[in-house]
Amino acid sequence: MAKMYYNGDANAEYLNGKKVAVIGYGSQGHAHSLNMRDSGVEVVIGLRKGNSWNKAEADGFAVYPVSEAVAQADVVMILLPDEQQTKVYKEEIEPNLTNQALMFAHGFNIHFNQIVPPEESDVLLVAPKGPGHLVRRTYEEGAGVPALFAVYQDVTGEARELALAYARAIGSLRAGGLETTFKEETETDLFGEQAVLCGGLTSLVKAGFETLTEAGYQPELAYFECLHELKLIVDLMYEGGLEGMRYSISDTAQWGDFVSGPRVVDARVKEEMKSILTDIQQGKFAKGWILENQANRPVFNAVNESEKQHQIEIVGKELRKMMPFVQKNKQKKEVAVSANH
Ligand SMILES: NC(=O)C1=CN([C@@H]2O[C@H](COP(=O)(O)OP(=O)(O)OC[C@H]3O[C@@H](n4cnc5c(N)ncnc54)[C@H](OP(=O)(O)O)[C@@H]3O)[C@@H](O)[C@H]2O)C=CC1
Ligand SMILES: CC[C@](O)(C(C)=O)C(=O)O
Ligand SMILES: [Mg+2]
Ligand SMILES: [Mg+2]
Repeated sequence: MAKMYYNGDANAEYLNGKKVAVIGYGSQGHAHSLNMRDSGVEVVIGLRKGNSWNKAEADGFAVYPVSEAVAQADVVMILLPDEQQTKVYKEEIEPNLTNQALMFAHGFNIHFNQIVPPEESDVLLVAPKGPGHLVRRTYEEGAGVPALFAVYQDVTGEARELALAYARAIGSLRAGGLETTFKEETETDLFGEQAVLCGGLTSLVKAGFETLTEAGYQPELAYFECLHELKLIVDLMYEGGLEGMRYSISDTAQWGDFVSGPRVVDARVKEEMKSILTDIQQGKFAKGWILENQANRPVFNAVNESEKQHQIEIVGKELRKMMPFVQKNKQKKEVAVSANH
């Protein structure tokens, strides 16, 4: 088994007396900033004026334009959207770099050569294996989201220790840290989100929902069966793996799992997964995403709009209104955001 790193393997002193500039205050940015502050680290935020700026200020942070945040920091964590990083880096970060450590939560821009860091900077990565809002929520609950860490450039000889101290400060070493490379993190993260966690899953859920509704079953029932219950099943997998989940389901369901699961995700699906991985490894996916952004996202925006109109979304919105316990965390976030406007 690979070596896993936990709190005891990290030395928090590598962040002592250092100022961390977190650039961006979105999903990952707010979570890293709040968790680090609660762990005793000095954090400033770099942003442009707008919603995130207001939110970070309301959360009690000192907020600066990106260039000013970078200039005063010892460590710069770039938590901007991947597709925006190159431009902001060239215009506002690079001109203000002296010898700050440069950090990422995803290796995309370094691995695909969109950002070429200066030779004087340590360059490292701490990539939580979970959405930012859960990085914050689990930290507050005394737990954490596991993280990958990697060193791309080690000028000071302390980059690896800094990565571990950072991963500890955001709560990830409560769950486990795993050492990797920028290449491995980038390729596996892209593959996971496309084939399984996001792309594979949303397509599976929609196909199940459509199969039932097209056969004349009630959409509300199809929503409960194919989307709502998914969390309950996945929670069991999160707690106890496949076996833990199968312990709780009926033997009828488990038999159906064994005989029908491989009919849904068959050899052709796995071939397609391999092809997706090849596109990622060869840079084809990255090139397409960069071009899509250069063209102002025509496909992204069109698909995004049509997805919002899918019947599963319409019916789900209504059903969730009647389940305040499901909305709990979302409401908290919305209240917090609207309070800042
Ligand atoms: N989402 C996740 O859970 C995960 C993300 N990552 C990685 O973390 C990084 C950040 O992603 P994510 O948290 O999703 O990003 P978000 O889209 O949630 O947040 C981006 C933040 O950057 C700010 N921003 C955008 N453009 C600019 C700009 N030009 N100048 C200054 N600030 C700007 C936004 O502020 P504004 O309100 O002004 O737009 C916002 O605060 C990415 O590298 C991603 O791959 C890694 C693991 C999981
Ligand atoms: C699964 C999507 C993710 O990779 C993540 C939350 O880890 C992302 O890029 O948002
Ligand atoms: Mg990920
Ligand atoms: Mg990702």
